[in-house]
Amino acid sequence: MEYDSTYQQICSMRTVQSEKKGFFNEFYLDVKESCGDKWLKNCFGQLKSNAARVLSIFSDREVCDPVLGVLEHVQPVFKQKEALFAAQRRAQADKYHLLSLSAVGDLERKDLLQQALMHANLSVMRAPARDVDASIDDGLTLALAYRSRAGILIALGEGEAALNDLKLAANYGVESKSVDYYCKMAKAYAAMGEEKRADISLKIAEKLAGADTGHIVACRQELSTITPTTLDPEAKTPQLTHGENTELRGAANVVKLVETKEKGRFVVASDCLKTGDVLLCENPVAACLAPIFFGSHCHHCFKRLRTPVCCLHCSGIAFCSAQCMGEACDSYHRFECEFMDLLIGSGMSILCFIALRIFTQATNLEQGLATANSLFENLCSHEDQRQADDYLQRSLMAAFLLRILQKALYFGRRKTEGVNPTAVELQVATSLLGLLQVLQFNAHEIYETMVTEEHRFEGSKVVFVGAGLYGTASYFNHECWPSVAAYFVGKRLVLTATKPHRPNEIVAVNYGPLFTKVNLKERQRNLRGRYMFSCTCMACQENWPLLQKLDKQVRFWCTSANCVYLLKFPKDLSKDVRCPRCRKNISLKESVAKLIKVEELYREAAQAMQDQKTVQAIELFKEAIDVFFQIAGLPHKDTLIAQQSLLKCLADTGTTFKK
Ligand SMILES: C[S@@+](CC[C@H](N)C(=O)[O-])C[C@H]1O[C@@H](n2cnc3c(N)ncnc32)[C@H](O)[C@@H]1O
Repeated sequence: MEYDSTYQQICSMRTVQSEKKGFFNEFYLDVKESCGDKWLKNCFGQLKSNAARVLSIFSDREVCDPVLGVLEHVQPVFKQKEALFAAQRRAQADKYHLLSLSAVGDLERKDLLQQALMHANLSVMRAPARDVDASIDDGLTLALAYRSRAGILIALGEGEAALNDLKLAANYGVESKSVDYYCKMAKAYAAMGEEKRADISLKIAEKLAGADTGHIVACRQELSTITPTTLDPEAKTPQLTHGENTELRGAANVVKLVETKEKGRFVVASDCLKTGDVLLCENPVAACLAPIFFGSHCHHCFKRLRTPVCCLHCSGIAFCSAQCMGEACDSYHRFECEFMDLLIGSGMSILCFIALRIFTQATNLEQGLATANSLFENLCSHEDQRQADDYLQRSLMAAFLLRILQKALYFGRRKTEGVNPTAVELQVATSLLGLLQVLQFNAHEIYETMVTEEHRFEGSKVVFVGAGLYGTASYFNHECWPSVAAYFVGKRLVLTATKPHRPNEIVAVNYGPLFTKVNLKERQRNLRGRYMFSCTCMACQENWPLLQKLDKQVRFWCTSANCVYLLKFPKDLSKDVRCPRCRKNISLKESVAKLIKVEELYREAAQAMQDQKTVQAIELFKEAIDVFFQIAGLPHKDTLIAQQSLLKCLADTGTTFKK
């Protein structure tokens, strides 16, 4: 396999930054120009450790001036709150809400309420914390925004979301011992189907109202018209087959880790596996949402947002609940908050966000260092194959991320405002550099499935919303046709077998290029460039054709005991065929009969998908694929399609979103 170093360099660069967007690229090119090729190759390129590289860019006279000069200017850049804007949006929201009361027909009412909700969401996002701007709404803009939105949500029948907003409104200063508040509570509970609680809330409202019963009568009338709405059930993670592995966290007890010189460490079956066995359910060590989804997904759990809850300080990100907000803001977000737009504006890749997150989410500096160093020691980083250029770019990114941490007071109040790192800061930059290497080869893209209102499968689309680093999943090697389906429940990665495995057979994921879509040459170039290895999987060894070029041919296993050989479909089924390996005459009649049954099951499974019966389709695919692999081997067009369909069905049990 020829080695294309330029392509490898381009691939590698993209894992750090965008070439087109952001200021980081210019910073890197400026530093590179000022240090010159000679220094880069003969000095920096000769350094043998990350610590030496980091030290070099902060202290070698060839580079340190432009580095320090730029980093000195790092300042907070983030989306600020704006009370006036928030109050105006709330007024708009209230206007649409009011209009909805006199709407003609349900459609118009819903439309007006949706518009009201949109304005209320903006109001929530931009409202400052209590008393930050006392000149507007007496400093209660945020509380009023939540209260307004609660009213709209009640009208939309979204009781739980309304109740959450009411609680937030009270937390942020709205008078909660009022008739209006308890009437709203009663309606929210009623929409949730919680009659008893609705009743109690109404009674409290009655007590507070005293003789003034007008509000209560109206509320009672409204309550009688509310029909509880049921929410779609949330996706659940499946059970691991035979429980959790004691040595590989998050993996099932039916796999193990092995190592060879050519392929490094990789996961194999430790037992016989069946199609559909759940082999891994793992939470990420760290995961980050891609910036383009900051407005549509929860920053913490990646759930799609309907009623965002905001950070009290910035307007750049949103959460699905007060709980997610609390967890994030007590942890990583307190350091990232004021630098979000700067990070985005730098053009750095999502992998750099993850590297930073490993530190910002740690309970303390020592824990951050310990996690980062253990990841660098335990995961593949291809340290020996990197070029000086690549190291320079990553070292500069590490320095930039360190500067963010300095400015975000990650190290507490520093003695000086200067960039020059202290000893412990140098250790952090060194570990960041290690993470930037490890993440390149080990991070997973996180996706959700977008389904249409009409059908769960037709027109469904995979949407990549972020990326994460998974400790155990990082040990799975690639094959150009994977033996597992990878899907997500929130940020949790699930790997399920899409074929049966024999003991010691590799359990392979796919890093991007599938043989069904990308030809051998392109795949090899891609894998060499992006992951620095040459693939020797069966699809590559036998140069399997692309799916569209694959005919209906099938190869059957020789049926004699202990013979492992794939035979072509017999020309004449009534006659025995001679196996070239074991030299025995065998009959393939039974195999052909089983294949006919398999094809029938594939058709039934496809019909179940058509009928949107996901669980039934999964069971049928599992049964059929298991039988297929007993009698025959890949590539077989219908089985490849069945495996792909099984992946779609499994992903449908994970995180989905209705457009
Ligand atoms: C996510 S890691 C997988 C675990 C890795 N083998 C290890 O020892 O840490 C990705 C790296 O594994 C190696 N790798 C993955 N699949 C491979 C394969 N089919 N053959 C050889 N090496 C492979 C490549 O070096 C790749 O960059």
